[in-house]
Amino acid sequence: MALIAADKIKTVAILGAGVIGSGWASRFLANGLDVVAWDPGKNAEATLRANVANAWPALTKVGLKPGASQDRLKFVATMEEAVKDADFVQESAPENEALKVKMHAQATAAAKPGAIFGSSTSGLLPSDFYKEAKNPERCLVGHPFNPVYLLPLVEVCGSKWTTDEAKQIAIEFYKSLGMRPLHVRKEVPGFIADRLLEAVWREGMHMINDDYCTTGELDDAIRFGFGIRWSFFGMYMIYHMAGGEAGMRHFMEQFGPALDLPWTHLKAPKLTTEIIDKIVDGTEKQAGTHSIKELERLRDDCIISVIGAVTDAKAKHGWKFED
Ligand SMILES: NC(=O)C1=CN([C@@H]2O[C@H](COP(=O)(O)OP(=O)(O)OC[C@H]3O[C@@H](n4cnc5c(N)ncnc54)[C@H](O)[C@@H]3O)[C@@H](O)[C@H]2O)C=CC1
Ligand SMILES: C[N+](C)(C)CC(=O)CC(=O)[O-]
Repeated sequence: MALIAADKIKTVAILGAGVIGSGWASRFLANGLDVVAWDPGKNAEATLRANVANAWPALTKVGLKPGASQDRLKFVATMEEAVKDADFVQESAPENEALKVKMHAQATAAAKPGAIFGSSTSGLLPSDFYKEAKNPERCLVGHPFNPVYLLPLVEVCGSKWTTDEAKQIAIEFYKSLGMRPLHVRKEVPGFIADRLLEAVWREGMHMINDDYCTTGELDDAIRFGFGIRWSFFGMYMIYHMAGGEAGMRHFMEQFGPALDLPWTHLKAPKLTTEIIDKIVDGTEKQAGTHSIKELERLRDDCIISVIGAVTDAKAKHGWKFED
């Protein structure tokens, strides 16, 4: 069966239009594609359209592609209708394996034979939730990062059935949308980025639970320190420099043994009501009176500024943003 090539993808189906589905819809529309969305939730169409409208100023600032329009978003009543004419399908349904197994069995059976399926799952394994899919060789994970319409990273991970051709087409397609696909070569729960993020998230939870700090203090630790330097070099390059002229070799000699202390707890704390309340109260205090939509617009401006500033600074040294 011939797969639909990346440059032939003109219509994309969105299955599940919450935070992530809306983000994908915004990115696809901004790239001049037609989007057909389906979501069984109450007020799903209105929520989706409001989310896309809130993302549009940021996308306009970044630069809309020819043909980009919010009017190219169509909302339909069934999953079958959404996928039937789609050249590519992006699923962003709730993170529930049984639900994804069932919907992919149904959606792949109704889709165009050559259409590729990407799932936004944060960490479920494609060999598990595509097990009842028709033609699982064209199904894979395309795990994005919030906000999907601005952050370039998308982790692409195939199942045991996915062909190299399907992965290559998905990678090319995501690249054509201005994204930076990271090929996850082996199936691993949480893929690469979420496994890392979970470690930070889990350790923060221990520190809040043990009353070492508040959510605001933890966020200060991130945003005034390593959050800034991670945005342009990541962790390993930064630690290479922290080893002085001898680089990572000296860094490992000096700080490697500390891994045995260890500082971290490794296991997540039990999610008690007390810990949930501390985290929720802490973040509500940080957000103050600002609505989520207001915070999203501020976050979007900050991301655009960071990407622009890093791009300019790297260009002065002959580097590209992605170097
Ligand atoms: N929120 C995040 O930060 C990220 C989430 N993801 C992944 O994206 C996927 C969606 O997550 P969110 O958008 O955050 O969730 P969400 O809760 O914001 O949206 C889920 C949407 O799915 C709809 N839905 C409910 N039952 C459904 C069904 N049977 N079929 C299709 N849609 C259905 C709901 O009405 C809702 O609009 C999950 O797999 C999640 O792991 C990936 C990256 C980041
Ligand atoms: C918390 N999360 C696992 C849903 C996060 C992601 O999957 C990616 C992100 O945007 O941080």
